[in-house]
Amino acid sequence: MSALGNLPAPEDVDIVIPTIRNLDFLEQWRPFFERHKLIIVQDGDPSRVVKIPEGFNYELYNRNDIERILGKRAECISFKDSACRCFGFLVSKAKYVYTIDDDCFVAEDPQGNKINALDQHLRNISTPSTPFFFNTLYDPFAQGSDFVRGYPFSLREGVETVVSHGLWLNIPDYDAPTQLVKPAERNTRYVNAVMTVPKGSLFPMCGMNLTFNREVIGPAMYFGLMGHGQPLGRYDDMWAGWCTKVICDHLSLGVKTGLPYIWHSKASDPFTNLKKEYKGIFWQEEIIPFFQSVTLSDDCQTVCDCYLELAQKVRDELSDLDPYFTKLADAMGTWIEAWKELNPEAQGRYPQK
Ligand SMILES: O=c1ccn([C@@H]2O[C@H](COP(=O)(O)OP(=O)(O)O[C@H]3O[C@@H](CO)[C@H](O)[C@H]3O)[C@@H](O)[C@H]2O)c(=O)[nH]1
Ligand SMILES: [Mn+2]
Repeated sequence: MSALGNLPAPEDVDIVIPTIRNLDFLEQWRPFFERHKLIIVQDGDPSRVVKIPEGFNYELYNRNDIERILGKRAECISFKDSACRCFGFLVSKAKYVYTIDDDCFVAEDPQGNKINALDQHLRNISTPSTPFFFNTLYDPFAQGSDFVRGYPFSLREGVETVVSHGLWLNIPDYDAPTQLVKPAERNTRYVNAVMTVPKGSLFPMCGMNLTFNREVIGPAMYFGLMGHGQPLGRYDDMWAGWCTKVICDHLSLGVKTGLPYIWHSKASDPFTNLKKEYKGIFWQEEIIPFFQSVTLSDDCQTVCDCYLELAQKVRDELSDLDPYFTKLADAMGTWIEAWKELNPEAQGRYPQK
């Protein structure tokens, strides 16, 4: 089946970029980005001037803006960590968000064509996902693909896709221990596939090259408390991905991963990364079984309801691991308060079925 959904209009897609750098990388993306609104979340020193190339339609928010807009609730938005990007999800009014890091450039496919990553994401998210039964020819809705023999016809309608997770050529998104033992490793493998993450399976969601339906799953895309004053870093996107996937499974919503690739240019310092992520490396051995065991009650009416129920379970079941998780559960609740105040129209509906 090659049903390619109608792609969203430019005004329906905002691009969220967290930054401690300048944004020269946008020059490479200009053909693909300039019809979209950029939401730039400037981290670190708010007095620093961020250089933004001419000709882009953007909103720029620094820490002073975050505190002005959220007041006391600003405490749920991380400082000095890329997790601050989720503030951009809060203030966007677009149906879809694409978030990308400022050291990610336009990649080329094996034929040497420049990859319009945003276009591929929108194709992914505009066609259904197949979480209940794995299609061995990958995404059946991609051009030139279909369901294979033996695939139940009763499952071929699929479900609404709300997350499209892209990958990276050159510097792969490795954790610090892997970076340390394989400092020279570069990802040169271009795998031409998009697939649905099956129901019941979690996955390590990277925030570097990610698109999602903000109106539906936005409330779950809280990039948890990291950075300044926190015992953890580089688990912001992972936390959001685990919460999102549990809620997507509960609501029969779809998550796809694979194409598009971007070219990730900067390897962050593995020693700094080790300091940020080391607690997460052993905590996640308890966190993952927690998320794998979570069941959400049927009376949750929206993603917000699901998220608040999940936050309570975090508070009840992970606080013995470390008091941090009580703080994180509280921050999850604050996030939803801020979301409801700024986005009353986007509570994350149940699928209309
Ligand atoms: O304190 C900070 C640090 C960075 N940023 C911005 O966030 C992204 C990612 O930063 P960077 O490319 O330096 O780090 P990576 O290790 O490559 O990032 C990967 O780890 C995840 C961290 O959670 C991230 O999602 C992955 O891409 C850049 O845009 C920096 O400018 C920041 O805002 N504040
Ligand atoms: Mn990077």
